[in-house]
Amino acid sequence: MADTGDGTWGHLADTEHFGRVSRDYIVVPKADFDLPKYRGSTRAGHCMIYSRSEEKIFGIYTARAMILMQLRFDGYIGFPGGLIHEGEDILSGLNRELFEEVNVNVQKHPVKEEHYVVTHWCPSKKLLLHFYAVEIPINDLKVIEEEAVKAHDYGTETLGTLRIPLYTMGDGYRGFPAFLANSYVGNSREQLLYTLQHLSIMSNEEITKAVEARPVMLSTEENKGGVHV
Ligand SMILES: O=c1[nH]cnc2c1ncn2[C@H]1C[C@H](O)[C@@H](COP(=O)(O)OP(=O)(O)O)O1
Repeated sequence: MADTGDGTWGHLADTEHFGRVSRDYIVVPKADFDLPKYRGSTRAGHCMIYSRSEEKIFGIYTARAMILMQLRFDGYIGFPGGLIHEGEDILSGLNRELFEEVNVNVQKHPVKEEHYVVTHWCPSKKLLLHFYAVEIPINDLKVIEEEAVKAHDYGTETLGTLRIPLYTMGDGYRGFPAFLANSYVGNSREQLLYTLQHLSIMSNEEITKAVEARPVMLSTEENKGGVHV
């Protein structure tokens, strides 16, 4: 990617500004997609691939679910997916992106309309962000993790899949609250929180507590080393 000197990067110049963090996301009901104000907007589709799991991490913390996100080329965390091409329907575009970015076997695990979760509208970017969640068996999720490094976009657009720690550790911050402190592309952090509640993986109270948690400052003595669990 060549630096064009104008604050953008080569062939990404046309869409690079879409990745910037914005706070103005509005939920759009499905019935409104055809309203004139949304016609002609840029569309994107992203997807949460997950498995429910009662697995104990370190024999202590219940996993709840294994949810895949990815580290992107820009250092942000997001879900697999991307911009829908002109003339492409949302599901075709999203399944294409899942294959390109994470090498998902979309014949076996296609995203379908029944997996739809929510759509947000970003007025400043004239961008409609459609979000889906697909539950798959845990062994299939592990296969996706292994196969993702062979994806077409691995090493350029995507730098690896990651699992979300959904538990909170003894200090009330490490685990999920610390994960939420990362930098997220677009409204992917909001999509994650919305979907956790939507799928009853976490309650509203649990999510609020995690969002409001702050790191605990260790005393100098505690800071000297050792493993803190
Ligand atoms: O996970 C996401 N959730 C919401 N919005 C996202 C997410 N990832 C990217 N975005 C935003 C950023 C851009 O505005 C568009 C499309 O971005 P991207 O996925 O990078 O698109 P391409 O793969 O380049 O087609 O959505």
